[in-house]
Amino acid sequence: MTKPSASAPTASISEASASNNPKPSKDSLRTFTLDDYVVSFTNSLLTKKSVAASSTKGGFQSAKTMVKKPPLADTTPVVISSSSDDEPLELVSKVEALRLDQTQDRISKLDIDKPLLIVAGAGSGKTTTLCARVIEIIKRGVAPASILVITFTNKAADELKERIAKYMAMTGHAELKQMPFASTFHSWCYGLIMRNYHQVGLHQCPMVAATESEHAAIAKIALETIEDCRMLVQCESMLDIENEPESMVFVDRADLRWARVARKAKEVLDISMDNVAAELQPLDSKATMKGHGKLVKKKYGAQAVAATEEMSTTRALYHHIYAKLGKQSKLTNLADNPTDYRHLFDGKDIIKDIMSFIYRAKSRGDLPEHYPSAHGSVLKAYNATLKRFNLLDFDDMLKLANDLLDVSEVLESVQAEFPYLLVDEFQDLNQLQMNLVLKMQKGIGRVTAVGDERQSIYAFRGASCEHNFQTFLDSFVDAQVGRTNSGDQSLSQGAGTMASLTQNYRSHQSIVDLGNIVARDTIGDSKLLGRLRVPLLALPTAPMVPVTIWNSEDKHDEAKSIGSKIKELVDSGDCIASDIAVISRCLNFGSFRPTNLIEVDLMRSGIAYVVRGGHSALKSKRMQLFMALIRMVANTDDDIAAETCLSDVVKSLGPAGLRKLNGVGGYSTLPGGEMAPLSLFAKMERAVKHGSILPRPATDSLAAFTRSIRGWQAQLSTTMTLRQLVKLMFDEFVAQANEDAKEAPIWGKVATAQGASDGLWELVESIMDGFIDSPAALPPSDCGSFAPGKVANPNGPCSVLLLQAFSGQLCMMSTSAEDMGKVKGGHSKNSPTPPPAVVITTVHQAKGLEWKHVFIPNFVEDMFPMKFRGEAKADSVVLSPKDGNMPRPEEQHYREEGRLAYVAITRAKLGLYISVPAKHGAPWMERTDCFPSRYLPGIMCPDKPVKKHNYERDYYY
Ligand SMILES: Nc1ncnc2c1ncn2[C@@H]1O[C@H](COP(=O)(O)OP(=O)(O)OP(=O)(O)O)[C@@H](O)[C@H]1O
Repeated sequence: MTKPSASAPTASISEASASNNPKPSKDSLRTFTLDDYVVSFTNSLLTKKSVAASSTKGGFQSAKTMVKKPPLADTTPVVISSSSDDEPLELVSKVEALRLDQTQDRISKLDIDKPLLIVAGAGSGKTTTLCARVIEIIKRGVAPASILVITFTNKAADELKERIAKYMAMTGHAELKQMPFASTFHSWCYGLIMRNYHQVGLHQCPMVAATESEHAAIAKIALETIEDCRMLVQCESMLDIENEPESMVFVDRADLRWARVARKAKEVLDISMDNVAAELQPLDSKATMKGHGKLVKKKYGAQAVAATEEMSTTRALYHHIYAKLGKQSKLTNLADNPTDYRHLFDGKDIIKDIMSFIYRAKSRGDLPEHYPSAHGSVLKAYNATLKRFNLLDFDDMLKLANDLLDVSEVLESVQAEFPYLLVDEFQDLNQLQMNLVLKMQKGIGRVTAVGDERQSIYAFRGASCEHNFQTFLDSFVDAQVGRTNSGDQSLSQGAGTMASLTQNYRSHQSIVDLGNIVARDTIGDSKLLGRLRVPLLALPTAPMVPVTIWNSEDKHDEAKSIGSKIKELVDSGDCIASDIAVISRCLNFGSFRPTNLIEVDLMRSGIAYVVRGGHSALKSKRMQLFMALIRMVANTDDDIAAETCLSDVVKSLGPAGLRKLNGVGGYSTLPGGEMAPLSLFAKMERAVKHGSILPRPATDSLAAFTRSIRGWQAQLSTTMTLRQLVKLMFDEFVAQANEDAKEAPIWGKVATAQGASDGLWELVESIMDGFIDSPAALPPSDCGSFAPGKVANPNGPCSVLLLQAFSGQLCMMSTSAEDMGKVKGGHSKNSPTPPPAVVITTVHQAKGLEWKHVFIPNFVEDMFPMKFRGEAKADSVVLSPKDGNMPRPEEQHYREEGRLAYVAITRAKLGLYISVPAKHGAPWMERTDCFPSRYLPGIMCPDKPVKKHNYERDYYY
């Protein structure tokens, strides 16, 4: 992935070492020399030393004596320079040179028509080499539009495009009109589906169900289609009220719900309420009831009062159910008559459990028949429900694209369109993605894959890096396999060489060494990974700078130490705030936010910071609602979108209205001729037409809503363009919200005028710009078989398919959108541009990035690594036949945590500061002693709790 630090201009050690510039101005681009770093960093260390010397109990060596004057780099940077002598000066000064050492240069130039696997550690220039290879392919006369580069996130795709554009400009290709197509797997697959869905018997292009809440809604509907599950689902939703914090629920409401739960439980379990009540001590409900009885009557009417009368027994029953069931396995026991299905429900939340099973199974391309009957039928029902609403989830998208590639006509057109394929982050591919690569390149073998098994951190999504590397080597028998370090010994696979970059250009020796040590234990006994792995080397020119380990008393001390060190670094002028990152294992640990106190400290010191990795505005409720509206316009049979609109838009309907609406009967004919129950939208229209099914306000709300949808639909295939139509919808969405602020709430609270317009259109529009500029994301001009180049005109009249395609892109962007955060603190209120800010983020979000100084808080057992919590479930994990001899889940967990530690450590260029508090930060563990993380080998005794005294030590590995 691309790395430019999220910071202002800085240079990596290597860049600096390659420069002979005298000390330049601080603001200019890439102007620090290594000497600058050494001197300024040494100064900062010396400052620290004087502060820390009194409290340091050893190990803190004089940085000055340790810093060696760097010899000249022994790598020979090859600069792919402009072929044009009279390159405009402005361009040259803006564009960074593509620095390649001899190894990277040779690898990028290996036979472009043969498969190539590049295996390399962190900071060794994988992304750099990938870009160089793309340029090499273009230089050899291949049209850029014939090259597909697959990355894992939209952000990585954008950065890659930017880097390639710069490099192309540098090499005199600026006049090229086309760019290689850089995309995520999902975006590319959706484009393929849009153009070819009819090839696999679909009558209309499926749309994307992107959010977890939509998946959960689908799962719920799916489960209710399975007779045996229905009861359990109903019980789960009844019993789920336990999760509502009592203080948040009005007591009368709670009582009503209890009454309902108990009645339902009685119905389901056939437990005699009287028997149960007699068994148990009646609770104090009568007294409580008297207190709020009037309120209940006023609010809910006579029926509610009747319900509350049951309370003395129902409350007892409620408690009895919980006492009997226990919190963990309530539903297992609840099903008195056990069936297969109860095994699905041994967790706290049925739908969550079901979804984690479904995600896991689908990410591996497993079919229902791979599983025991209950699991298999749940998977089948889930897929059938998606199909019923013409929806795809993310794994379906990969699966359907795989199916399409089995159609020879489709495969031929894909291979003709993109004969060259490059895949970044190869270690993170799941089985379906791997299959896509194999199919796309079948019989061609012009594929370049770049990966690092040490950075494989998505096993939980079904990635298996060993399997990926092995499959690549097995499938592309003439893969270029070789090792270019230490005398070019070849791994002698096939005809060529597999490239392994071993030179780390990012970090200094101690960081690289610590990374190597941590990575050592993450391979397990994999022979292949052992063979592929070569320890990373720091540049010999890198300064000898220690890794700093803090031993603080508790979270308060930790925050103070980190805050004051950051302040010291910024004040020293050695770096600006955006050169610094705090990388936490997670940003939310239950209700505990591990970086909270650090934020407070930074705020107090007036240092700006930004938290990245939360939910982006694209994932907000407002956006989800707007996306659901677009989907409704494209397909009114999409009940999942309709439900989102109903719950959020048509507020005045209420639960009773919703029940009535659902009760509207009838059938409709699907495009394929099949009969299906009326869609929710059709029911809404019927209710409006009938007029008396629902109360007046609800009918009016629905009328306004259905009118809007039909009105927007009427604009399809007129003269209106996609941009105009989406803008029209957005404006009316906002206007309606404005209206609702005064009138009856039709659009609901989420779409308040201020909220709906708060920068959301800019986001939508920027996605629209990207979509319109990507021919590979556009649908065909007609629905016939796709021929490259014959895409719909995104600026012409907007068709349903174009709207669907855009909606798909919007879903994908919103799902992988990462919150870039808002800069806080730093006294920036009056400044038009936010000041440089310290980045606070998670390891997953930090992947692919680099900073001059990195702080890792909470580096203790149970926080980093996270505790393995699967013991209870380990035995009940459903294995598919593909699991074979997988290591135990616990072993896999700690290996993945080790790789996460490796990623965090290797983001640092110069300063790495690891904090090891003596007491846990989470409120429920505050009294618990911490044990040092197992990823601090040789530094702290792993068996002894961290000592309480507050000191720091510097380590040279
Ligand atoms: N030959 C080189 N000379 C100087 N600097 C280089 C060279 N190759 C790469 N770099 C620099 O090293 C840093 C890491 O490069 P890059 O991002 O390509 O590595 P990577 O292997 O993709 O990293 P990671 O996997 O850790 O994200 C960048 O700052 C890049 O500019």
